[in-house]
Amino acid sequence: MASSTSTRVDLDGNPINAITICMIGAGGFIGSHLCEKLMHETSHKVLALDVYNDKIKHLLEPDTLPWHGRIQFHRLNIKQDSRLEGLIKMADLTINLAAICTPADYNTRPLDTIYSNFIDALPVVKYCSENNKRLIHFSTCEVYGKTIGSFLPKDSPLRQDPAYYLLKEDESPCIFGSIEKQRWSYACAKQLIERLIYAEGAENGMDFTIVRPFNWIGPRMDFIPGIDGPSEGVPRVLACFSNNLLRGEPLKLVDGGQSQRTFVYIRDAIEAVLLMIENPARANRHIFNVGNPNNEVTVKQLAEMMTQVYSKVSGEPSLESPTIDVSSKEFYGEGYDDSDKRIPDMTIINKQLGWNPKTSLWDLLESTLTYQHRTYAEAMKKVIGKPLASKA
Ligand SMILES: NC(=O)c1ccc[n+]([C@@H]2O[C@H](COP(=O)([O-])OP(=O)(O)OC[C@H]3O[C@@H](n4cnc5c(N)ncnc54)[C@H](O)[C@@H]3O)[C@@H](O)[C@H]2O)c1
Ligand SMILES: O=c1ccn([C@@H]2O[C@H](COP(=O)(O)OP(=O)(O)O[C@H]3OC[C@](O)(CO)[C@H]3O)[C@@H](O)[C@H]2O)c(=O)[nH]1
Repeated sequence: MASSTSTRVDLDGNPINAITICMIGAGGFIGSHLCEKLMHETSHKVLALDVYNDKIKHLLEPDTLPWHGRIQFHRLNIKQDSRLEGLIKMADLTINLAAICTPADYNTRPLDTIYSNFIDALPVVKYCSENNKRLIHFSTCEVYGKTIGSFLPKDSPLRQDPAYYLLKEDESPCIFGSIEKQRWSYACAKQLIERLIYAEGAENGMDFTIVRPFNWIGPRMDFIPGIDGPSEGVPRVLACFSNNLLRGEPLKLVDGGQSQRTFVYIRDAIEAVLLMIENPARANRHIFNVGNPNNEVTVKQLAEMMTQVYSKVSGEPSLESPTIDVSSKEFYGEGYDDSDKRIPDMTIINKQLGWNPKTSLWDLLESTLTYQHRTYAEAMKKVIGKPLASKA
């Protein structure tokens, strides 16, 4: 239930006034959690824009929900819809989440990826700037590309020095591969839209905040192929590994699973976004890393941990050989490349918003895989036609 605005204050002790938010891409993974948070804990209104609404249906129906009237769904594609400017004008703040953001698309559909992450975001920036509206734009940790340390010899002691791997918003360079490595089409498009937004701030005074998420994971992320998404689709790693676990098949490690990632629980990350929404004076003109530097693992370690956690929450024994190696060419096709390591520096978000993530990797996997099992195990049983062992 929403608390009254008079009882909620910002980080400087000022009362928070209810605003209207135009949220583009509200029907996706992050959007659905952000809408939930805004409906449950604030009095803000949301104009939710997306081509799909399956992940926010529970917030839209029935009419008796306590937040009825505070969330309005508009089914539209921002590529071609004349309603976009009007909706941005109606709101105090626009949050743009819309994007193609699954790595399997970057090298196989580079044109769609570049259009989605750069061209389609242009009118949103333009309408915000022309109408003096604040914009929170979702970029990505991928704009950092590879670490400086990845170019050092494998046995160089400098690889252990944070100066060679820690990713800082205001210092680190953006290091991408060659043009034929089309993996970087996404990162490059995101980088250019960041630069454009930054320039709108510098030259035209637009109020903006740029968010760089570092592998946010949790319930409702992507889809399970053959259940609620295409059988041949390749979602992000959480859903790929969940799919393998639900099917009782080995988890596929791309190029041995040696790349490193830091994973943050979606609920922790959404707290950071709410702080940005409600503390504009502290968040405007900033770029924020949002991740959990304490949750670093190699992809191989992630697979091993997910196997253990899934066995615990499902009651099913793990396979004797729970993982299998696969080449990136076989898994993603020509033009794939990878970020080696992603540890966010937290100085800026700490200083401006006092935000820190709380949830350990084990705990976030336990709650997420409990959700995956509860949501998909029965449907999967029907698809593969084999009974699953029930929890002892
Ligand atoms: N989840 C993460 O860890 C992560 C990491 C880095 C960056 N990001 C960025 O955060 C944003 C949201 O990511 P997500 O994980 O929620 O992805 P998602 O794919 O679940 O959500 C994106 C939503 O945007 C919608 N959309 C795409 N194109 C659209 C269009 N033309 N018109 C209307 N709606 C459109 C999609 O239907 C989808 O619901 C993206 O910009 C992504 O690049 C996310
Ligand atoms: O079955 C699989 C699937 C993936 N991998 C490897 O896991 C690593 C992480 O993959 P994924 O989560 O799909 O994506 P990335 O972290 O590489 O990129 C995302 O980061 C942020 C974002 O911008 C949006 O979410 C997106 O670009 C990677 O090394 C895969 O190769 C695997 O081994 N097996």
